Amino acid sequence: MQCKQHEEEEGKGKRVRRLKEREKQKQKQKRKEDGGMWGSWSRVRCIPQPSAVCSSIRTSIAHPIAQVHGAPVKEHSEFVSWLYSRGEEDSCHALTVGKSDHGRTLFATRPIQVGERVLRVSRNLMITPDKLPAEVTELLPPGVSEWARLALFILAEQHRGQASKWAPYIRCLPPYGDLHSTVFWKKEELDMLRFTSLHRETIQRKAVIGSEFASVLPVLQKCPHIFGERVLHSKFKQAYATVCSRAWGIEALQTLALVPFVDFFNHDSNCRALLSYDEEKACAEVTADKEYTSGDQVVISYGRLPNSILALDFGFTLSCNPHDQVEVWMALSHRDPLRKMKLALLHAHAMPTVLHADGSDSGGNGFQIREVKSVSGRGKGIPHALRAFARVLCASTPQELSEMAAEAMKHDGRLARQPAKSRSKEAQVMNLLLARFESLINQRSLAALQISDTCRGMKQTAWKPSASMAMDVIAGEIRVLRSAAAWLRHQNSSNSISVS
Ligand SMILES: C[S@@+](CC[C@H](N)C(=O)[O-])C[C@H]1O[C@@H](n2cnc3c(N)ncnc32)[C@H](O)[C@@H]1O
Repeated sequence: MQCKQHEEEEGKGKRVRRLKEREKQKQKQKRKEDGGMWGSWSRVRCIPQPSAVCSSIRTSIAHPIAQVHGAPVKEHSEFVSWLYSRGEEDSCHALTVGKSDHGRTLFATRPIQVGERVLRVSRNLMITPDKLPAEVTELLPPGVSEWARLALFILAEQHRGQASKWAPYIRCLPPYGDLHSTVFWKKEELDMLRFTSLHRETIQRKAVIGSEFASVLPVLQKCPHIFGERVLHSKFKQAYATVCSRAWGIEALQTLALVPFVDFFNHDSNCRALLSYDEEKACAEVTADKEYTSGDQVVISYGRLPNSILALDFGFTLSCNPHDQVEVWMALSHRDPLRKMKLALLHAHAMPTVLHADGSDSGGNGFQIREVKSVSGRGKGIPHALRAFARVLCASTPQELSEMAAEAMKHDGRLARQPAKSRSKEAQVMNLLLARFESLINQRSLAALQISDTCRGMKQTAWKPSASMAMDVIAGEIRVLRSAAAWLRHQNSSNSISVS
């Protein structure tokens, strides 16, 4: 059955989800969780279905610019002059743009207190899809996403060059080759991730970019005066990936936006800095979550994002990311004589299964698990839905299934809220999950070994970005799976269930 599960895991890219509505709600909830600290803002993942110009331009700024970390003062002062010219005198008095190991970043020019507002950017300066030239918007077919519209905005302003009202911002966007999102990886690089959900999501994202390009191509061709003579797919993809790595979802305005200056903040997974949108003042604000001394790098959090999302959306990973997660695929066997009944039971209790592209039911689904922080059983363990699915998989008689349905009706309608009454059945469920986790750990350990082998003799700092990112993703998944396996073993030993 595991072999079947593996085959099905590999083919999932071709499938579509059942119960789309429920998925949408789950994504909404997840966004809330991922970006919960952002107040009325949230960092929106690219999930495909997924001015006031001052009369005088000030050339000097109101505070001295500290020369921290070899910060490129010229670039900073140009940028701040531009902000002034756009009426943003009040935007920033404590930060300067500098260079770090991770590209441009912001440094404190003076001590900053907890709760202090460090940045304010007005609605006028934000780039939203409605700022695309009307001529372009009118030509676009329905269904072109906000991501694509912002990508078109970038392309149009790049073509305008110095004449663009956004030129200093557009110049700071990453040049070709500087983005390491997995969508730019070669096939052999992506193969390093073949067992992971990131592999599938990358292929899906590339397909989405391809089809969005096909939708906007006639418009690009009709408007050479706006975009230039020939916009290639590679150029559109670069703009699209740039949007994925920088755009924010503004719930209050129900739109996606690029926010100049906020773009310079690098991400720290331990940071809880607040970015909020003040509807009354119509501006976005960043508030410091801790004290900084002069010269410190000031960071924010892009959300509680696992390495798989960081790699796909932003093109980087963290070596020990506390928000890592792994998708565990579980599926009913085609040889299971109770398959039909089990599917009916799952669907009747809001447990969707994934459909193949041809409409047939895979009988399975992926379950996201996060690192279990406390193996001793306190706090969250593995997701309830995964345990419930395993219970259904292990049922061996129609009567057992009817009992599960009856028990669900007695509680909140969800399956298997309580452990199985029979100890041997509960042990069977736990053993199935443990075996699944262990096989995934082995698979990933082998993949990690292959990566280290390819980079043998090199210091890890000299590895290609794709190799070190793939290693971070896989190591994170192994860590999560090991924590879940340890938690299961602990649960079982405290319930005196024998586990193999
Ligand atoms: C919103 S931009 C931040 C500013 C960016 N460093 C720049 O040079 O413009 C996001 C990009 O910064 C880089 N980045 C941000 N935080 C990082 C981190 N903790 N580690 C590595 N790269 C990071 C990634 O390249 C990411 O795509």
